Amino acid sequence: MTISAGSIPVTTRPRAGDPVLEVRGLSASYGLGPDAVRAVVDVDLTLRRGEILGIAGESGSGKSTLAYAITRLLRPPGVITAGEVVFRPADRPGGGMDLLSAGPAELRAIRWSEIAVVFQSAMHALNPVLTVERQLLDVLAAHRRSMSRQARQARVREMVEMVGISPSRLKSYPHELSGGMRQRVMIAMGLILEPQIVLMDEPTTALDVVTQRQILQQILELRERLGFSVVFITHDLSLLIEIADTIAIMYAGRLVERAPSAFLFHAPRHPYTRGLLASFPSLHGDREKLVGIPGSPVDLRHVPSGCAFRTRCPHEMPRCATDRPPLALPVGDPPSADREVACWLHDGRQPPPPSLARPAPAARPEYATAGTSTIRDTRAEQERS
Ligand SMILES: Nc1ncnc2c1ncn2[C@@H]1O[C@H](COP(=O)(O)OP(=O)(O)OP(=O)(O)O)[C@@H](O)[C@H]1O
Repeated sequence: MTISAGSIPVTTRPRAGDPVLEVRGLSASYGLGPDAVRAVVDVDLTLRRGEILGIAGESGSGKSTLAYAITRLLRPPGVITAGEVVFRPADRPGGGMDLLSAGPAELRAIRWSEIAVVFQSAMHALNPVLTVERQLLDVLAAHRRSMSRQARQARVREMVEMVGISPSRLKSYPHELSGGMRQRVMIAMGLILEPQIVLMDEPTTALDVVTQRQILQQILELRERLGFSVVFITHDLSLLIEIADTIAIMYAGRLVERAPSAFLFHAPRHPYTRGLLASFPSLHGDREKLVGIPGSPVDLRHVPSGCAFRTRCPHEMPRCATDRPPLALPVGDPPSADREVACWLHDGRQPPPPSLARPAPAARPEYATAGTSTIRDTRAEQERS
């Protein structure tokens, strides 16, 4: 006998850790032909249920284009040139829907309801002439037609409280709220339909550090209560290390490293990741010299042959100019590490430099929705060890 919980039979209910979004071979450009800006090239990513997947990289590395391409919100001259983005709804385990070939009606049905987006500029995303309450009620009115008026109002109150806003502010217009509150409203709007996936592109970048941390803490707590998965995009790798389960690093439109957050922080394998890690100051302990990354990001119209990072890399070898390294498990790491790097230093032909061969922590963390509701302070951990 199958016991049923909600509308999904228990025996077939998806579990934390099952894939909810699979990106395969995704490429997107601005313009076409030889002068096209190839902003996203052949990206493969899997987002799992309950997971926070962070995507980091310098400005111009293609992070936002990736977010817009995944959600089919890319506007001309942006074009998706290849790939698949398969969404696996909770009520169709094993089944999937390719968002890139979905029609407008199918996309409308899942956007916001199943896949929500929270972008950086809340001021521009909110309607300045409508109260916060009206805007949240409108989302419910558009997507939850069967809900009664009272139920919608109750849901709006519950949601704003959940993101840390007093319901007394519901009658406010966006300009009457602080930047942090507007961003919380955007998060409430993203979550009010209880989507399975929330895509966040620099959602807290414009905020001061204290507000940023409060909002991040709230996202973690809400994830634990509501069980959604997050793609979190930022140039701030230090922030991702505190909240993400898995981190993918982008350089010149491609992924160059992907690893569980703690592995990436304690034992980076790509020279670019190491450079990014050395670019932010330690919050604790003595001041350290910030090493950073020499040179500037490449022009995406003229990406160097072979490895795009080689022109800034302290470990360049002759092969790097001719052959592009594929994303692969670094030789020396166990498959259970579930990590990949695109760098010839890790193909086993030569020992990698010690700075890129540090042993990873003993075990990779679970894709848990439990026990991770506090922002991790990995920097303090490292300094203690
Ligand atoms: N509308 C556009 N037309 C032409 N090129 C664009 C357009 N939008 C972005 N680009 C280019 O695409 C590349 C990737 O930009 P994207 O915004 O995706 O990077 P990003 O990593 O999100 O950077 P940031 O953190 O600054 O937003 C950049 O070289 C950028 O100049």
